[in-house]
Amino acid sequence: MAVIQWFPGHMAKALRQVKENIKQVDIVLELVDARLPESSRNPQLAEILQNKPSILVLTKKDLADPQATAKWVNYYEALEQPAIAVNSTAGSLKIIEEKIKQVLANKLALQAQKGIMHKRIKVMCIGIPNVGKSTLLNHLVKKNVAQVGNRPGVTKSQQWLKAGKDMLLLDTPGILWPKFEDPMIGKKLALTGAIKETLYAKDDIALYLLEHFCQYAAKSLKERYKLTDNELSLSQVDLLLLITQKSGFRDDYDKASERMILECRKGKLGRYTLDIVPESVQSHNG
Ligand SMILES: Nc1nc2c(ncn2[C@@H]2O[C@H](COP(=O)(O)OP(=O)(O)OP(=O)(O)O)[C@@H](O)[C@H]2O)c(=O)[nH]1
Repeated sequence: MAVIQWFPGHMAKALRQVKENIKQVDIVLELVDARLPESSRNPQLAEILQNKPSILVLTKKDLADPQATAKWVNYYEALEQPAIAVNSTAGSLKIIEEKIKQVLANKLALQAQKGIMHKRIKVMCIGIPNVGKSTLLNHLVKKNVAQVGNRPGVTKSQQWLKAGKDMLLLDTPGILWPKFEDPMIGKKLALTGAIKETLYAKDDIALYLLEHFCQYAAKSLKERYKLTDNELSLSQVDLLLLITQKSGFRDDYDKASERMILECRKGKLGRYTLDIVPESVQSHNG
């Protein structure tokens, strides 16, 4: 099966910019996709962040399995990594402002003691392409300033934005890393929309989708594509061909794959989480 691989030059440049700006900011919002919190976390960033205060923001929580999201937030908090889950397209994001102030409480108290009262908190927002950086920033700024698009790579350069009277926000282009140690990571990122579609074979990703849903959410698959229990037990390749026919695409399984991937991204197959919280920590947290 194909392994997804690339490292466009603009991502190397964006990573350099993050390294340069990190000293200027008080805190980093590291955005990950709630459906795959670990697989959408760029391992290069951990090295760059080091001791900088940061909050892991699990975006698109409305598309993820709510129980799994609660477990992931507990998991990170247990590791002393502040974490919060949001839906940036609806509701208030005040919880993010509150979380920022909570994480920086000591620093802000110290500034107040020194009589520094109205210094804006500088916040840098980082994450992989299409994770929802611009949507979240627009919401925090309450104006449509950062460009939003439902395809990876819409944000091309960095910009500072004022959010209320307390914060300055820095948007950055989405950054992926040069090599996925585990090929499953590439598939998860492709399925959820972080990778340009010219870089992967749609049928590969549709087969991964079928594998995941047959194992963890067979009911949703059954309902969406009107499958019988017997059909569900077919091999994934046969199942893909069957869904292709049932969807009226005859033998064009590429078209059927594309549609299944899009439906899955939009939540038509229900809410799902592709990354599983490590068992030991789940039991540790109850
Ligand atoms: N359902 C849902 N969709 C979201 C959420 N946040 C962002 N989106 C959608 O995800 C897509 C990508 O959002 P952007 O804000 O453009 O993502 P980005 O990280 O700035 O993307 P790049 O510019 O590629 O780095 C858009 O279609 C958004 O509407 C969320 O919390 N829930």
